[in-house]
Amino acid sequence: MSGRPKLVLASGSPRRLALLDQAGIRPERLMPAEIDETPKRGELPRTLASRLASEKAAKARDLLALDPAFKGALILAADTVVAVGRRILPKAELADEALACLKLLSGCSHRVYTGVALVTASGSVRTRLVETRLRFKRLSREDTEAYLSSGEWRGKAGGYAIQGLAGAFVVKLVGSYTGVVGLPLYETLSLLGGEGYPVHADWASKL
Ligand SMILES: Cc1cn([C@H]2C[C@H](O)[C@@H](COP(=O)(O)OP(=O)(O)OP(=O)(O)O)O2)c(=O)[nH]c1=O
Repeated sequence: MSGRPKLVLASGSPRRLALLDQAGIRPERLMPAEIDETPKRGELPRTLASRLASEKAAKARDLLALDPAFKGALILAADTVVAVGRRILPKAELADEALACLKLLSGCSHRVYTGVALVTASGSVRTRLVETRLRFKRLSREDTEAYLSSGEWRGKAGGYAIQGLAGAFVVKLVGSYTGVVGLPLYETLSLLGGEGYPVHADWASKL
């Protein structure tokens, strides 16, 4: 039996799974954790991202508590929040919401916060918070209309996905690209490595 702890990804986001795969890490189980993501009154964007990541991880821990096969497993969760100043942008589900986000982002700077939470083998939760500053070009009417018709904004924090067409809107990025997509790899691997997960184990098989 190998000493590698089992890894559970508490996420339904295909982007987070793909980012982990990019780093050569394959969780044994996916366990999306549905939680109420409504910000508290006056809650800062960075606080929200950390809190929601922790709540997702803790929810998955509670759901897995009765499964002996996952006793002592590491459970990873994340949450991404896009903000202009203190204003938290929604996860766009409707075209109107995406349009309102794009108007706020056009020609301006904004921040993307991704909280990462890891339930350790002892059941405690460790977190990291990654902040990235970005600036978008001024968006023309054609940019906005074409982007809205692409549908790529659906379900994305701030109404855009940097890994797709909206990558062409980014004039400047300071921070973590993978954090903007949804899972900052440097910080995630450092959390996992700190808990004894062998973060380089499968790299040879990526060649
Ligand atoms: C800003 C930005 C966000 N996003 C995505 C990442 C997240 O999936 C989503 C933010 O919503 P989240 O609530 O962080 O995640 P989720 O509900 O999609 O998945 P889960 O809670 O199950 O892990 O926005 C991108 O894919 N690209 C981007 O450039």
